[in-house]
Amino acid sequence: MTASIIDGKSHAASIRQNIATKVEQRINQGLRAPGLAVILVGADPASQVYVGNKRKACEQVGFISKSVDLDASTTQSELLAHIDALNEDPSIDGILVQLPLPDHIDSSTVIERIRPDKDVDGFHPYNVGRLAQRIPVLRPCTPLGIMHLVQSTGLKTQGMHAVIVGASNIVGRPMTLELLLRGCTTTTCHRFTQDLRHHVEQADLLVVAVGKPNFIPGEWIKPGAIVIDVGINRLDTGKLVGDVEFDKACERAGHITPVPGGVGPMTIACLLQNTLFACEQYHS
Ligand SMILES: NC(=O)C1=CN([C@@H]2O[C@H](COP(=O)(O)OP(=O)(O)OC[C@H]3O[C@@H](n4cnc5c(N)ncnc54)[C@H](OP(=O)(O)O)[C@@H]3O)[C@@H](O)[C@H]2O)C=CC1
Ligand SMILES: Nc1nc(=O)c2c([nH]1)NC[C@@H]1CN(c3ccc(C(=O)N[C@@H](CCC(=O)O)C(=O)O)cc3)C=[N+]21
Ligand SMILES: [Mg+2]
Repeated sequence: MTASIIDGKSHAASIRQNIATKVEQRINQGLRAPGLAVILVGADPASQVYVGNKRKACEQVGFISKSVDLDASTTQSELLAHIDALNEDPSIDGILVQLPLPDHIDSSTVIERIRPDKDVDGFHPYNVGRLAQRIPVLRPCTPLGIMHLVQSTGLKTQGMHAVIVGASNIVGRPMTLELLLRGCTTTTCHRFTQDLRHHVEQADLLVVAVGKPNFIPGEWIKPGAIVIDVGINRLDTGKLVGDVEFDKACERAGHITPVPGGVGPMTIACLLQNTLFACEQYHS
């Protein structure tokens, strides 16, 4: 068997096209364009690439993109003051603070300061709580993008055993909630999990978000499984790879996402989707 490749790049392009059309309709009706503010603290090269991609995507769909680039030495209270101003700014529908933040800043405090109706990352405890109680509003972008990709396989998720490797606030934990919401039986693995292989081998649907190249050997994949590789790892050669041993996994999986061109572009498309949602549902 050879897996069919889930083309995240083309799914993301069609979501973006849809959003661009809706923005155009708003403008024709005399409404304002949605606005997204992206805050970057410091100059981490990987963060600069992601933030650049987000800003570019915004402009492509006709959003107003506001960039707030702060020095690495910015204090927590200075950062909070920027968030307060954006919370009050009527031209801004979404606020994203790129993570990770420098060590002297507490990211929970910062995330909680963003008004929940502008939290387009879906990281605020209000939005996470809504998702946990099966009444989601703004949903974390990476898990949301993955749900679109899973749906694109046409397979029924109800009753599937979904195994999520990684339990971070930004990917693994909300991913488990999304899959539970869709009728999967879920197992979440993390650094204290014993016998990871045993769990992975049971997965009808496997999501891996750890951040280590070749962390999941291809031979662990259950034949026919859906494999979603969230990891982004840049090798010394400059090559970008995921967390799953891709070539071997392809021989067993039914469907698999590539890196690059899988989950990453969907994360950005869903950020735009959330910003349009916040604009239409909360700020119009
Ligand atoms: N494509 C995209 O859109 C996105 C990609 N990413 C990428 O995904 C990867 C993960 O990101 P993120 O969730 O932010 O990372 P974190 O470092 O925040 O989380 C990693 C998770 O992996 C778990 N883990 C670490 N070692 C092991 C182990 N030996 N066995 C099992 N679990 C382990 C950790 O467990 P514990 O909780 O116990 O510490 C933690 O839950 C990164 O490569 C990141 O770049 C991230 C966001 C979006
Ligand atoms: N507040 C916050 N929100 C986030 O959503 C967030 C964050 N902080 N911090 C970092 C992670 C990581 N992340 C990615 C988004 C897109 C790609 C992406 O576009 N990837 C391309 C390749 C990009 C490249 O070439 O490096 C792809 O997979 O095809 C990757 C990673 C969002 N994150
Ligand atoms: Mg991370």
